[in-house]
Amino acid sequence: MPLVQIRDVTKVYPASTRGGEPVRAIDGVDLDIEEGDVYGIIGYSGAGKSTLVRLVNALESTTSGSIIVDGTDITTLSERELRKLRLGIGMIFQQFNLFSSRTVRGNIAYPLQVAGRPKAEIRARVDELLDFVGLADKASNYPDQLSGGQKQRVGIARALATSPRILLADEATSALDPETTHEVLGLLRTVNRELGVTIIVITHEMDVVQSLATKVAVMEKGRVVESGDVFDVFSRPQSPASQRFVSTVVKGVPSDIDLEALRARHSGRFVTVTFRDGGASQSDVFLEFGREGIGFELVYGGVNEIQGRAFGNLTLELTGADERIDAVIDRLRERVEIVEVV
Ligand SMILES: Nc1ncnc2c1ncn2[C@@H]1O[C@H](COP(=O)(O)OP(=O)(O)OP(=O)(O)O)[C@@H](O)[C@H]1O
Repeated sequence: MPLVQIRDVTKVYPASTRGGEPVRAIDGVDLDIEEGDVYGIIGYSGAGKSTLVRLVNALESTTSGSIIVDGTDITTLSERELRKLRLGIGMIFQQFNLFSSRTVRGNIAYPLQVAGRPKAEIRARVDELLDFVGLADKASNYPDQLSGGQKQRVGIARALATSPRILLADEATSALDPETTHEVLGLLRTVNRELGVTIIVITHEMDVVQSLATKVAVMEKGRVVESGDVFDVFSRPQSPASQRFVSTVVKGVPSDIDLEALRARHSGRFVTVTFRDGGASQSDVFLEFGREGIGFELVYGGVNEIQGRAFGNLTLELTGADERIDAVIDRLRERVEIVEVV
């Protein structure tokens, strides 16, 4: 059974002005998150990503539908039961949300103090977490004495204090520079792989999904327009929104502007061939063109590595007799994805 099951969930906020329209922030969302997943939720600003995670840890209540966490429908729980549920769900934020008046140690200890754990246990657990996030030497520092990356490490340690099974990361790297982002994503990967924590990552950056997530859901206007394994969505995006996100990180498919520039230099027909591991190889395809006496030149493209698997989009200029080109394209279609670019 999935660890988190989101079933036909809707969240409507009342109109903010009198006579205004209510806001359908989440509109009939279904999503299954399995234990051990790193699930990326991507969408533009206002798509409903933050609302969706706030529903998962019951910081907001649903308007309709159910959210089943570890077998329990959390939309039916009392406030007391919800407090217990939240101990099993950690959360980290874009702006870190640390207590500025507490030291690093004090910040990490906070959820354990709220849970009423004994002092000695808290001390031992905080020491363990400080080591885990590599901040043992900063235990007595205050947040404003730390870099952004260090603050987020404290955020992660605090979120893990109660040993949650789920970690929600809301734009956790959006305020960090690329190098620090890389480090924090590495730490989150360790959290997932070594501690077995299921992570839900909200982001508007596709490279965060690419480097961290195993599954992805693309949100637009409160709906999930596409979801699945990261490799599948990246190598074969179906919805226009997914195609836009994927094109920000995936090399290979020329934009309209690229095509215009290519046409100025090449007079042949263009096809884009998508290669995936397991399908026809590049040499299979090139041999086929060669056999038919069709000239081919690689004019645009690249090979991408996602989750240790490769796929490539190569755009070729083909020259030769039209009927021969048509026949080869038809034949190749059975073995590889090939689209004529017009
Ligand atoms: N408390 C609220 N009251 C009224 N409307 C809200 C509230 N919270 C969010 N909304 C609206 O719900 C929609 C979804 O917002 P949400 O913050 O979930 O989107 P998001 O995808 O996380 O965007 P961002 O990346 O900008 O945070 C938006 O139209 C937003 O204005």
